[in-house]
Amino acid sequence: MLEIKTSSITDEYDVDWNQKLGTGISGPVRVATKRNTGEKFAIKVVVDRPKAQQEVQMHWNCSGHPHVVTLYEVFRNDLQFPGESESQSRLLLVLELMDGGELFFRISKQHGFTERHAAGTTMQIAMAVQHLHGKNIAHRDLKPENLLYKSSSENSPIKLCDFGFAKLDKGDLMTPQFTPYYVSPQVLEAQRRHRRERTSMNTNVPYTYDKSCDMWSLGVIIYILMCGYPPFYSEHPSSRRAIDRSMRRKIMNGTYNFPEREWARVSDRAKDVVRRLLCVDPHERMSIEELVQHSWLTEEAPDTLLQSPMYMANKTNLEEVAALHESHLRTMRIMERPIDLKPFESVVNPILVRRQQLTRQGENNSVFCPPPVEDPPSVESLRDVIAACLFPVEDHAKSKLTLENSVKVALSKNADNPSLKELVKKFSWNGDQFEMEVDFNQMSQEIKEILLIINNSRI
Ligand SMILES: Nc1ncnc2c1ncn2[C@@H]1O[C@H](COP(=O)(O)OP(=O)(O)OP(=O)(O)O)[C@@H](O)[C@H]1O
Repeated sequence: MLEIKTSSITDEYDVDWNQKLGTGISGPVRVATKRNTGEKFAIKVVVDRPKAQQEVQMHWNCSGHPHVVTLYEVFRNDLQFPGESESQSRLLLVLELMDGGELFFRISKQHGFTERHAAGTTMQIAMAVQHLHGKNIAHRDLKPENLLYKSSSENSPIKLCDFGFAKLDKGDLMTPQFTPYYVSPQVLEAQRRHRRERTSMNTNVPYTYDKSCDMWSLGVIIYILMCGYPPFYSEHPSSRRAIDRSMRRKIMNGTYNFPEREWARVSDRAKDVVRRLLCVDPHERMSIEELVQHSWLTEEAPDTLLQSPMYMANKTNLEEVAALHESHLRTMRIMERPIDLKPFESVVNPILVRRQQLTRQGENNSVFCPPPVEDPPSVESLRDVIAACLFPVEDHAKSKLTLENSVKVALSKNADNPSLKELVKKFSWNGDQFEMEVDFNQMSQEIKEILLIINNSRI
């Protein structure tokens, strides 16, 4: 059973508050050294809220598998970061340090990446998913940024992290939660019904989606592993929406193809896996048990060289595809950190550069309290708005009220930032409440954009 320690983490660990391994919605992930062993760990700090408690519990339940990042222990400490008027209870997750980088970044640097390598990588990810699904847990945010290599060594295992959206699957996962490009038709359908219910205020019609969504995401990841670009893309890249109508239609209809140039030499077994995962009807979609028993994974896959690393690493070769949805991807890059989907510019992508910059920032400084670079309340308050958007409760009026309250706080903490004011006004904010229906997903995406701009200006 998970026991959250209430002693100070600094009794046992030296936390380097300046070195950041990566930054997500919940803030930066840091490096810490255990005092009595000298061993290094990753520390994820999250504000102590029900959502964070759920993340910790889900991660704890799944930890201990060779392809899931280990959660060693959790501290609950009151921390006051610079710019905060008072301390706040936070959960500090002591995680296995993953030093080898994210999935597609690593592949972009790999020479001689073959279908056999892709199958091996897929098997590792599939085993992690099998472990979760076996516990009746859906991850709900399967994406390359959440697949990390243990080290830079050739045989390093890949492991799944970030249980921020994981949920016990009771066959009725109510929150429409997704990262665009990895989203399944069920999630879109859930979202559509959800909107309709909100509009009609008819809450009797339930909407559901389940572990099959993880399988869909896996299908998208495998497709990109094989060729370097995503199966679904927008015909109208100028759209500001994360998923515009044309992309939505393609996902709903399962419209994608295997362009000859990259897929001609790919085995039928690999294509069969993709087809059976990107299957619109979840009843027909492969389960994780079926995937791990598929001959593409159980028998040796062909040693055919894949072009995906080249596409991931070389901008020129991606232009043909990227041109189709360039501006859409630009928006996506800002909003969802899709390092997987964009042309990697001369090997390195801007998000990774950003992360490296954050990591390099103040490398020589190692103090515990107060950490010199921490998110100010303005940023925390924006994260609260995103959380209110991403985790609506069933009672629509309550969700709206929660969102409005968090918007009020965010506006007061970001009084010097005109873009937030403009943004909420666009969503019909009248100074006190939203006069019209708010597209929660759209709002969360746009707030993330503001967050990123703030973060960039803090480098
Ligand atoms: N154990 C780890 N070792 C090394 N780096 C890590 C580790 N955990 C997370 N990271 C880095 O930090 C980033 C953010 O972590 P994580 O995804 O857990 O945070 P989050 O706030 O939940 O993010 P998201 O915005 O994706 O929901 C990861 O993409 C990864 O680059």
